[in-house]
Amino acid sequence: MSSLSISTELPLKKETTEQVNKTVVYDTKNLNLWYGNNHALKNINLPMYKNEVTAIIGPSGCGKSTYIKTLNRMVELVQNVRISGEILYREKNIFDKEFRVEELRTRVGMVFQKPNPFPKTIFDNIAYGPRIHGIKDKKILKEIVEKSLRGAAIWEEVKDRLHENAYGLSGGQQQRLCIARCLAVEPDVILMDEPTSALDPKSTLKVEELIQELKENYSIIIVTHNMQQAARISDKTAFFLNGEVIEYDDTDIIFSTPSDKRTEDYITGRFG
Ligand SMILES: Nc1ncnc2c1ncn2[C@@H]1O[C@H](COP(=O)(O)OP(=O)(O)OP(=O)(O)O)[C@@H](O)[C@H]1O
Repeated sequence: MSSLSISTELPLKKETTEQVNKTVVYDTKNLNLWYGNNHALKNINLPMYKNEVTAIIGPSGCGKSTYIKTLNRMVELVQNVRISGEILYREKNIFDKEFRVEELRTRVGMVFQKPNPFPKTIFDNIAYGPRIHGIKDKKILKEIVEKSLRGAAIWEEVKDRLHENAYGLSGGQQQRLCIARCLAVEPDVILMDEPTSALDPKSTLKVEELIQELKENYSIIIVTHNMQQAARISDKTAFFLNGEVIEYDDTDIIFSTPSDKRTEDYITGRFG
């Protein structure tokens, strides 16, 4: 699988406290999005950095899912969507005519709220993406399956049942399987839309630990309703309200000394 060889050092528009010369993976500039007449995203400007976890928080309906689905252009599957502004992924505007959406789909993986394994064996769930990319060699596929399952911290639990249906796994195991399925195509970025909201506390903890490990090799953007989770696992946090980014900063600043009263009210549970 190819990896991009583009220079990724961008000058930063907005520097958070310690953010100097970090690699920008995604840079969103003046992004607006409408569903029909509903102005769902308003002038969003946000950088996202390599090997960091960026959390998107905010009350229901503020545009978190819309934003994350815009990053991989999935939102365009919805009818009557109109977008203005730019999202640069590795310095290329993903809305440019010449930009290849397939590149995004291979470089940017997504994990959804509800685990969504295919109705196939555990092995075939993981081998699915590599096979689509033309990998046929059984030995290589086996290696990818093991590496991906290990990467998602689920290998020990499933290594003796690789040829059983993935639906037989628990919810928490299915979610880690879905993360492994992402890893199998060697993504650059992993988008996660409320990945633990359907999981019990023990599975949630496992997925959170996994996210911490994965950021060594990937850049992760996570939408979460759970503020403790954002505080525990993210490096940067963006607080959305009514389609706007109210505040974006290092996570410890957002949760200790936010500069906007609305952020403070939200994180202290006054609304949302
Ligand atoms: N497919 C759609 N068609 C039309 N409007 C939509 C669609 N999806 C979302 N919206 C609207 O866009 C706005 C933002 O919704 P979005 O789902 O992005 O919010 P959210 O912050 O992710 O909410 P939640 O936390 O409840 O999932 C809302 O007003 C919502 O009604």
